Amino acid sequence: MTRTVAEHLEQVLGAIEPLPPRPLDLADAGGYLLAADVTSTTPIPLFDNSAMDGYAIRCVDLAGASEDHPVTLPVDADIPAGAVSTEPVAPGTAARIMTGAPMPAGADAIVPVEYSDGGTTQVRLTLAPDPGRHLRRAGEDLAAGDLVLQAGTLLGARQVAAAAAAGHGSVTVHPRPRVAVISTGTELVTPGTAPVGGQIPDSNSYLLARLVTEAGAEPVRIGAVPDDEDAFARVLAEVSPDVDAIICSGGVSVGAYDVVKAVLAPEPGMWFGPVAMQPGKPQGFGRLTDGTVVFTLPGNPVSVYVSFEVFVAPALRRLAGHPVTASLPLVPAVAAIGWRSPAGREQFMPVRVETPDGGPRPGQPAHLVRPSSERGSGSHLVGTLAAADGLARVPAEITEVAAGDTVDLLTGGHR
Ligand SMILES: Nc1nc2c(c(=O)[nH]1)N[C@H]1C(S)=C(S)[C@@H](COP(=O)(O)OP(=O)(O)OC[C@H]3O[C@@H](n4cnc5c(N)ncnc54)[C@H](O)[C@@H]3O)O[C@H]1N2
Ligand code: MOO
Repeated sequence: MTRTVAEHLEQVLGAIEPLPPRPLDLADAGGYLLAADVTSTTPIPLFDNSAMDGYAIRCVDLAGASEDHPVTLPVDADIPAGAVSTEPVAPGTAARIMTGAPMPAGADAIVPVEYSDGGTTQVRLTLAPDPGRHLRRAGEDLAAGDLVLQAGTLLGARQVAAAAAAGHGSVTVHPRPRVAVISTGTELVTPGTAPVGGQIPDSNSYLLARLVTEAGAEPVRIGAVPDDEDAFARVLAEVSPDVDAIICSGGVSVGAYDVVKAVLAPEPGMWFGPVAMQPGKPQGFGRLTDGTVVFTLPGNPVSVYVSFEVFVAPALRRLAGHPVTASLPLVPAVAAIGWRSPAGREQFMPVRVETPDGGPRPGQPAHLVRPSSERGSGSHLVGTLAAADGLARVPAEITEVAAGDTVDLLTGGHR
């Protein structure tokens, strides 16, 4: 039975659960999605400390001090960062202190070294600070127990720094899905080697591996497997224990050598059938008995790209713990020229995205789209696919898009 795009996407997303969260060393956590709230184990700063290199003093001892009326105090202690003064600063004395060093008891302000003669046994001070001056108070950034990072936060440099300061050596993250990419086709050769006869370069495994990376998952590019059922079955059995998902291209239509369908159709967890879209009509999706998620995409390269953006990217993002809805993130755009679309199939036209001359007009979509190939949405047009910035979606019931019509633009799937 033919599915609509919306029906297939719903089936795919309905079958996907986020991977179980796991702890990860903070040093490796950048780029991961946080799976559990992070709260501070301590106040930040941990203790009252000096914001300046200078002298910890009692303000009453420096009342009225200035350039013209310096006050000289004995220096009874020296407190570098990392050290703790055991003796309180006694009335009428100063302690030399460095930035970040714990504030000694008794003192209530810091005089920066610039307002002194830099003395180490006694010091001449030319400033009368207010109490609390140049002090960084314990907990003034965050209190112990405060929320530092919320579950769902993407961990970047600032976030891992905050988790570290809050006392965490590891955080709980959603693992990145490991995704095997398998091209099938006896005609395929490694790019860069000279094709002979009916051979062509395998572009799909490169396309898919990069799309997997761009979707935030880890690709395991297996490369091309010939149209041989035993060979394909062997590769599947080898890779499936090691990955969360497998994406195959090719071998799913009605040809005599469609090995992917031949091997996987008997699997109870797999579905194969047409989806009313162009490109990308023959689709397969499901799970192997060991739970590995499998996408079998049609072999034509533009079909692979479209299928990935429409079905696989949202699924990988859900596996990776992102909140994903079953509606594609489409924005309105204006068609720069007209084109045709097949009856009864939702079309995904690779397009270049342009800005209208003179900039966007008020109330009008900000983007102008133009098919990236003069040959339109042909599923074999992998060369001109490089010029595309996104996909223009045309509903199944529309057969003709005219210049100036509004279409839906999909840029980068769910990313
Ligand atoms: N009689 C019919 N023939 C076809 C139908 C149909 O309904 N009836 N559907 C067509 C559509 S639509 C598509 S899409 C393709 C899908 O076919 P397969 O998934 O079986 O893919 P293949 O036949 O293996 O390959 C199709 C095409 O793509 C090239 N290809 C395959 N893999 C790669 C790769 N890794 N890198 C670059 N190019 C690749 C392959 O050489 C073929 O040209 O079926 C139509 N036929
Ligand atoms: O559905 Mo196929 O992907 O149109 O060429």
